[in-house]
Amino acid sequence: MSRAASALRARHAVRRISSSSASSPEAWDVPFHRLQKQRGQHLLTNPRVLDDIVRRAAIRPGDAVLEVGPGTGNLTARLLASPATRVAAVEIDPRMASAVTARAAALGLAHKLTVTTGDAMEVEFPEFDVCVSNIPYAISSPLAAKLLFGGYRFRTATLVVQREFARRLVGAPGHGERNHLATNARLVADVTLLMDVSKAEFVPVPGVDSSLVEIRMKEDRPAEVQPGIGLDEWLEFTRVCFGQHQLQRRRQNKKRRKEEKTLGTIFKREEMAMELFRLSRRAEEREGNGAGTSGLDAPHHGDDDVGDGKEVEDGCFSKEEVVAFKERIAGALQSARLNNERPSRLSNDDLLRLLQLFIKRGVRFH
Ligand SMILES: C[S@@+](CC[C@H](N)C(=O)[O-])C[C@H]1O[C@@H](n2cnc3c(N)ncnc32)[C@H](O)[C@@H]1O
Repeated sequence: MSRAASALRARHAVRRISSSSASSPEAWDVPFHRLQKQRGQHLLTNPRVLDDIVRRAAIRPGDAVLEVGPGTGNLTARLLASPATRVAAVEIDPRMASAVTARAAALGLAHKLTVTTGDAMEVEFPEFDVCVSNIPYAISSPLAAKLLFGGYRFRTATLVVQREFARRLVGAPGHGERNHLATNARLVADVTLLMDVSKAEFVPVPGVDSSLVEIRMKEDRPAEVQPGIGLDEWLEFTRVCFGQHQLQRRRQNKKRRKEEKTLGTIFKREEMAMELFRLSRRAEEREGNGAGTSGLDAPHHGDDDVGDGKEVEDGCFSKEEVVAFKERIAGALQSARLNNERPSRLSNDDLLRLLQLFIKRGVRFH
């Protein structure tokens, strides 16, 4: 469809929605605002698809629902009409936040809705039982990671995502074991593809097709991913390897996207070494190991400088301790021969092997 035809269709669709009755769930009795593509503002307008999403979310009486990116409230209106007790929505665009608030009021359901205006990646979510959202695709990976590994206790997340992302998340054949988000997701949840949603169901029509996925959290998480490697340690380690890269991807314009950093570069950063030093010392204290296990000495109350002259934070690590710790990090990378490798090009086995070498040298992530 040409750009002009798509814009025309969007205008017609908006007029159609705006003129429907305020009391029906399809109503959109709020002023129309220009939709912003950079914020992923592609509204789902097919009532049959919207109803299907809410039906598949299997909301129970008393549930608290989280919706990320309510937009003008096409999905929110149905969530409010469901057996849920309350709906908490997080919306980055204040115009949309006002629109969905006005719509809930027009439906007489404002008492069930709380809208937080802010970035879903920065806002702390309230407690919820189910998350039901047509998410902005630009934050698919970090949002999925936040839901899966952010410490929230919920039953399911039923999400409309880009089809390609859905396939990767469920670990469809062809994406291999290098799909770490899917591999890690499987440790804490069961992820199912529920249905495909054509791009024709959105206004304005996006460039990609979508799918509905269900993330069902496991009640029992395994304590270890393999003997000697705790689940939390592994998740923190992979967050360090991939987190930075994902943030970069989110912030950068597609054309100017920087290349992913090598493991050597990621672990050479001063702040990274200091953070790992603190974590390692804490792990040692927690596990009651003496200096013998990791070789980390007791805190030193000195005023030495580290490396390039920066003061040692908290004044409790000596220059020698930090230098020795950095050598451990470098040693693990060297033994694994992974210094020049980029995390996303490595298999899970390679990353597990590296983590084992780190742990053996007393470099801890949790
Ligand atoms: C794909 S639209 C979905 C709108 C609506 N739920 C629907 O289905 O018609 C995504 C919505 O997420 C909002 N959004 C984009 N980035 C966001 C972020 N980082 N945090 C919260 N909301 C965001 C957009 O403003 C937009 O309203």
